[in-house]
Amino acid sequence: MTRESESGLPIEPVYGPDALEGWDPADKLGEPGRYPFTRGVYPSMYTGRPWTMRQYAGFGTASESNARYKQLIANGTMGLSVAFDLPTQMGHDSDAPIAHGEVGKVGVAIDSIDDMRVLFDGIPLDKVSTSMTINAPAALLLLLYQLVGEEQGVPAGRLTGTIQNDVLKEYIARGTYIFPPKPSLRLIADIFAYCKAEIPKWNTISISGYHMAEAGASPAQEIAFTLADGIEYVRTAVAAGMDVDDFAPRLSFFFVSRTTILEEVAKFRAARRIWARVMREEFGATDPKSLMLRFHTQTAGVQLTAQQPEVNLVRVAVQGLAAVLGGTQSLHTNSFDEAIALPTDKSARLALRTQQVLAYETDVTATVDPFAGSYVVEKLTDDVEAAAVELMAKVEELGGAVPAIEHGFQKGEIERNAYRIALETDAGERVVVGVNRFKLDEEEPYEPLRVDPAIEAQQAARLGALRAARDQGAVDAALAALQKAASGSDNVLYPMKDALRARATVGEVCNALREVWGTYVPTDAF
Ligand SMILES: CC(C)(COP(=O)(O)OP(=O)(O)OC[C@H]1O[C@@H](n2cnc3c(N)ncnc32)[C@H](O)[C@@H]1OP(=O)(O)O)[C@@H](O)C(=O)NCCC(=O)NCCSC(=O)CCC(=O)O
Repeated sequence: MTRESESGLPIEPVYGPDALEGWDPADKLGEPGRYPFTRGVYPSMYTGRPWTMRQYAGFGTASESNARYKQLIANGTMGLSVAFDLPTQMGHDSDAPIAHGEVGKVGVAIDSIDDMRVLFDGIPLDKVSTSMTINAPAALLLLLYQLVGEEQGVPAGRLTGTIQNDVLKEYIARGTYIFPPKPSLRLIADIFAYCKAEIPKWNTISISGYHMAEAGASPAQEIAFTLADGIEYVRTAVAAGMDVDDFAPRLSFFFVSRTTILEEVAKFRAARRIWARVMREEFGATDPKSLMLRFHTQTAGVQLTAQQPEVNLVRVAVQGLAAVLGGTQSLHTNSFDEAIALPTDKSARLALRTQQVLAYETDVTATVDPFAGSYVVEKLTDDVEAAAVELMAKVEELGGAVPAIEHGFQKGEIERNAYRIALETDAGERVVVGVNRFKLDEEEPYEPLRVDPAIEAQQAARLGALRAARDQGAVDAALAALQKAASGSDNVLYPMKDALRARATVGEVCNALREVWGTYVPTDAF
């Protein structure tokens, strides 16, 4: 019986040479590390260097998160990945009324340079690469990172890392936007230009399909809408006067990895091929680095279950394997208890150990792109590519990613797919082990990690002390200079850095920009 893949594509019970009739490996695959990069972005891939094991973490105060990072480093993590709490992600201080109840919950609370200094205390910023999942206020957190680097004596040229900085997918699936699309895109172009001049090794954006997938997007939708967002960013920067090869080498991507290994591997390979073609043919990029789709992967949080949570260890191992077989550059493996709460020390360690087993106990790192030439994976790669290209054409018909967002197109498509998955799960057609099949009569008790609610008051006290001790006149002048740049066309990052150095808070800087740029109110509703 022919099965349907997650993107609704056929998967035949048996494949043979006829599946690849007319298929030319020179055209479809090329060499690893060469156009169209189907086989991976580096010639040697993991035979030269394993992927970066980068575990997303952060909760409570800066000092608690700093302790967790040190533990992860001691356990063998290769890069840091900072989770910020919702007030920080929305550009509010911990003592703002709207922040109440959320301080330190889903990530670390960062209000000012004082917190950022504590977050990286004892972590040499020239030795570690750091990803920060921050979008609307991405410029602020990047500048705070640079300022802490300066305090540590690390020149900006040696800083390596990534800011997520992908506001378009916030409108589509994740929700932590602040400003309307136009100023948001202008801010992103300012960041590209600033990084080119000041922090050249920084990955300026992580164009993300992960959150769309978590919201219900199929693999084809995930890559189509993500690449369409990528195209919008490239157009914005080119329109702002940048040469494509000046910023494209520092664009990066972020996808999910599901338990459906075959289609996921096909998806990663298809995404690389589409991006290389678009960059070369549509934008005329010539630097090979501009054509390379480098990506981070996180295992699918939405596939974790609160029931029989240890089963998630198995799911995560399968999902992590799919990411590696698909050639990811960097990987986060979820902890088994994340459907219940933030991971404990032990579950976070087990998640990292899962990657270490994949990297050092299996043989999948011994050869590049092990699925190349597989009838089914090559056929699926072509099919996912075709499905994604078709969806990208629909986005173009609507005028590109931003007008499509304003039409509610991507969100609507994703929600329809999410609904289909929910119906199939409820009907038992889609098996979820421990949830609709193979259930226990009684679940075993589990004691999750809990964030101390007293953190909110502690952060408020720190903010009070900061405001009392700083030179308010300097802060006001710096914020006024920032507003002036925001109303004109000067790069806002330079006055923003002065404000943050003068100990303006994340909330104050974002409020100053809100006054100039306004805030985004979505036009569509579910
Ligand atoms: C580009 C990536 C994807 C990966 O960067 P990395 O530094 O880890 O890896 P890399 O660039 O591939 O490799 C590092 C260096 O080694 C080199 N290198 C690597 N492999 C090589 C090989 N085989 N041969 C030769 N050189 C090689 C590279 O060229 C590079 O050097 P050069 O630089 O000198 O070339 C970056 O953007 C990244 O780390 N992203 C992580 C994003 C993230 O963690 N997000 C979490 C989101 S969590 C979330 O959003 C979900 C929940 C929520 O909603 O909040």
